[in-house]
Amino acid sequence: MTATKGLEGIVAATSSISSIHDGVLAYRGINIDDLAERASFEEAAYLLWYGKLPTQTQLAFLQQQLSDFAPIPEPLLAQLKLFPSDANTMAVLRTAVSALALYDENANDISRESNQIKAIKLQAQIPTIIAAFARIREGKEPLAPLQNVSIAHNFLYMMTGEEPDVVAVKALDQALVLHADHELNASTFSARVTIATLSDIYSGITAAIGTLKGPLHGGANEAVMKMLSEIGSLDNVEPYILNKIANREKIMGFGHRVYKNGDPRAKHLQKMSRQLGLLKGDSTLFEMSSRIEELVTGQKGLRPNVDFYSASVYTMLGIPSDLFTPIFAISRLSGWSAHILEQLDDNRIIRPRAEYTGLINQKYIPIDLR
Ligand SMILES: CC(=O)SCCNC(=O)CCNC(=O)[C@H](O)C(C)(C)COP(=O)(O)OP(=O)(O)OC[C@H]1O[C@@H](n2cnc3c(N)ncnc32)[C@H](O)[C@@H]1OP(=O)(O)O
Ligand SMILES: O=C([O-])CC(=O)C(=O)O
Repeated sequence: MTATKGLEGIVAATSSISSIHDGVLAYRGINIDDLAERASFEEAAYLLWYGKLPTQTQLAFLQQQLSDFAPIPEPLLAQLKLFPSDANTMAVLRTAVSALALYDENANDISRESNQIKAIKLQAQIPTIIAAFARIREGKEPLAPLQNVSIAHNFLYMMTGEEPDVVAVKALDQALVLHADHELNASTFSARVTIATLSDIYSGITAAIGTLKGPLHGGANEAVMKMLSEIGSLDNVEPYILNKIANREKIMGFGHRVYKNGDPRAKHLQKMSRQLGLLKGDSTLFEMSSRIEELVTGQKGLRPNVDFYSASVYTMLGIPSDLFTPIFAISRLSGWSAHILEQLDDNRIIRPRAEYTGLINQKYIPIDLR
């Protein structure tokens, strides 16, 4: 038995949700470029869950369900107020999603019907949790979700208390479409491993949130913003990046296990970053990001991934950097839950083997002789 480090190249599941072939990403067979330009996040989520695009009536029904489910239980809201105001936002989300199970009398029902409803509930409640904590930590009262607006609109409203402008809603909505699913990435794998033991959807999503948090995965978007802040100015990009390259340090937002010729989602976020800079009349973050890309691609051959330009996009939308990864979770909840449903449709426990590299034939030494 020989292990493959990081399971590179190992095909560990069959799936009909999203595919990556020759650098092309598709949800249920529809190219991400098409979806990014034309679909709303709610349509993309429907597509991932049900396998086809919704009709007007189906979309309106989903929108109504999302509105109905968006408020979170009062005891959970009370708990959010008890959390330290400087708590890590992904830890808050992980804890809050786990706690949601306590207020759902059907939490342990893993039938398809029950999980499908819970997926929609979680899709509606996660933005409310994040926005509520973002306000509570600033000493503000959380806001009740609006009825019949998109998730992107509602999230921006619940975070700021103001009606968001249409450009901001469109940009966030498109970012949510782009992040919704990505084949067997680490957090989705986590969700599938957890549900495959016949645990429950809350456990699967909690595990996935914990996995997304890491800076080698979803946490990279926040790390990119930290890097941009450290660099501080366009003039400082070159010395900063060249120094990182010389020291063989990781540059966050670059590289990918599956894409070696570029992440197809990055160009959409790059375009959005350019457009938002022009609209705001301040393209500093976009220009710094472009210069970083030029250097890292030129010197290391590494291309930006989905997390790179999302950092400047979210910052230009006025979103604090520690909400970037929670926003990724809002979007990826749709993919995680679709994978949980798919895993349970044809389940087998996921239990690979390890290549043992430790000592063998050791004798037990009694404690007084050690
Ligand atoms: C949504 C997402 O999860 S997208 C990914 C977000 N994560 C990041 O942006 C963090 C930075 N990137 C990375 O750490 C990696 O590229 C990962 C985690 C995304 C992929 O990891 P792997 O598939 O194991 O990397 P891979 O085997 O392709 O790396 C090849 C070489 O490139 C180097 N490399 C890869 N990414 C980077 C980077 N961002 N900066 C510097 N060097 C890098 C590796 O160190 C390795 O060098 P070595 O052969 O000298 O050891
Ligand atoms: O697929 C991966 O390894 C990481 C990624 O890009 C994602 O989860 O969107």
